[in-house]
Formats: sequence, C-alpha cells, structure tokens
Amino acid sequence: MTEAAISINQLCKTYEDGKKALDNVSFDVRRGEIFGLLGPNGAGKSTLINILSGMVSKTSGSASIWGFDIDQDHRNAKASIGIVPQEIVFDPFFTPAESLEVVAGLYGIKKSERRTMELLRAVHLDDKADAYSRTLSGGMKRRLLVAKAMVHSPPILVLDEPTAGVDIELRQQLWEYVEELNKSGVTIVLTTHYLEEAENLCDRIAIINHGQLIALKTTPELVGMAREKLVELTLDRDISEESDAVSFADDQFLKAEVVGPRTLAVTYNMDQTNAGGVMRSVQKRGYEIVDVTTREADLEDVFLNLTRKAA
Ligand SMILES: Nc1ncnc2c1ncn2[C@@H]1O[C@H](COP(=O)(O)OP(=O)(O)OP(=O)(O)O)[C@@H](O)[C@H]1O
Repeated sequence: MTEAAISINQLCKTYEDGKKALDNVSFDVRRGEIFGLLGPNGAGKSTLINILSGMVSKTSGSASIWGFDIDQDHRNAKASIGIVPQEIVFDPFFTPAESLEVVAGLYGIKKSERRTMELLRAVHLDDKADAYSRTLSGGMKRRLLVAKAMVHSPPILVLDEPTAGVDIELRQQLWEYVEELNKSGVTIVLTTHYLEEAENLCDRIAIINHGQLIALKTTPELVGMAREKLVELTLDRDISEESDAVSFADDQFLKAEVVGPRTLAVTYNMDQTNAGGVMRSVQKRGYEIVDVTTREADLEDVFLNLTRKAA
C-alpha cells in the first residue's frame, strides 16, 4: 500500500474563545500530486496548515505527514514538510544567502550538503544572494520564503496563499517553479483564492467552508459539477414589458434577467434544456434573435454554488 503524503483524520480545532475553526475534517493528500485547498476567508485553511506545521495545537483527531504521526513522531513529521507561510516573515538584516544558511543550520544540514545557490537560482534570486533582504521587492521576498521552505529538501511543500500581492509575471514564475518541483517528485499542497490558478495547477481540490470539508474531487470532476450554462441573447427590439422577462423565467430556466434594453441573460441547467430551448422560448414570444453568446461554468461557479449551499 502506498502511504498518503498527508493523512488527516477527524481533525477538530476550537480556539480558546470558543470559535470552531475545524469541524471533523478528514482527507488524504496523495504522494506526488498537486493538491488545492480552497475555501472562503475564515474557512479554516490556515488553521489546518498551522496544525500540520506544529504552530497550532489541534483539539482532537489525528494527522500524519509522510506516514509520521504529528504527535508521536513530531520530528520526522516536521522534517517531511516545508511550509511557505501566508505572511512575509524574515530577518531584514540577513541577505537571502545568509537566510538560507541559517535555516540549513537549524535543520542541522552539513555545510557540504547545503544547496543555497541552487535554491536561489531556482527562485531567480541568485543575483540577489548578497543583497539585504529588506531591499527585496514583495515578490522576491515571497520567492525567498519558498526557497527557505525547501532548504531541508522535504518531500512535501505547502504554500499558504503564496501569490497574494504578487504580480502576474512573478506568479507565473512561482508556479513554473512549483510545477518543476512537482515533476521532480515533490508533493504540493496549496491554498489560494485564485480559483483559476487552482484549476490550472491542481490534480485534486478540496473545498472547506465553515471548518467543514464540503467537496474533494479531481479538478475535472469538480468543474464537471457545474451543470449551469449561461446564454445571453440580443433581441431585435427593446424588451419593454417586465412580464416578458418574468415569463421566460417560468420556462424551467434557473434565471432570466434583462441585462440591457435588448439583452436577455438566461441561466439554465444542461440536464434540463439547452441553448436551443432558450432561443425557442424567446422566439415563441415574437422576438427575433440578433446575437447569441454562451458561457460555460468554471471552477468559480462551482465554488460559489457549493459554499452558498453550505452557508
Ligand atoms: N488564534 C485564533 N483565535 C481565535 N479564532 C481564530 C484564531 N485564528 C483563527 N481564528 C478563527 O478561526 C476561523 C478559521 O480561520 P483560518 O485563518 O484558519 O481561516 P482561513 O481559511 O485560513 O482564512 P483566510 O483565507 O482568511 O486566511 C476564522 O473564523 C478565524 O477568525
């Protein structure tokens, strides 16, 4: 049996003030995958990651990292994971090279086995090796954090909102590096608010909301859950009568909205009808259709639907 990279079992966390941040969460992250942990603000993502890193103590349940229980085999569990924190924390008086050397020292890595320059090159910071960290841009600081998390060559890298405040080009570079790491065998767990990034990068995605796991599926399965489609019709004349739009809504469509004087947006479920059905319904009321656009649901729609239902 191949062991999971991370195994989480009935994990609960209630903070001292009574706030229940995790409510009986169980799931596995498989070895070698890119796993996305999504959820709205305050869902419990950071709490979960902080429990794995040992920064927050759990209330009940269990978790193991690379087969090592976080309570019983704390040292090995910690050695198996590298965490890129949400907040930028670093010592402004160290250079990037020194920062990595300090971390390597903390992990007891021999000087001959350190990979300081290799890591800096990987995150495109080799030309800044000897600059003061305080002179680095926000994006550079974040990339330095990724390098710091990889100093002890852990088999799992966890990135908690790694691209918040990072511009598009740097985000792209960061993801390229993350994908390279993954290809070399590193299991990746990331939390992000950028659903598009999760959709492009992740093999599987878990969604948590109010401390509960509400979905865990492969990315295509999750996107496939979106059975809603939107068709926007431009008609030959103004949709003057309010009753026209309302009656479209009666035709088993999920929503019919007048979005412009001559434009009608209809949302329907692909299992119930199709764009042809929508157009027939409009034509039946005496309108000619001048233009049609359709939009497929994406991960964002699924995410909103699931979190709305669970609210
Ligand atoms: N130290 C704490 N004491 C009390 N409540 C806390 C503490 N840390 C977090 N919480 C609460 O627990 C819940 C989960 O927070 P958490 O930071 O894990 O969510 P999150 O999904 O990471 O959100 P975000 O995306 O905003 O970081 C929130 O309601 C939060 O206010």
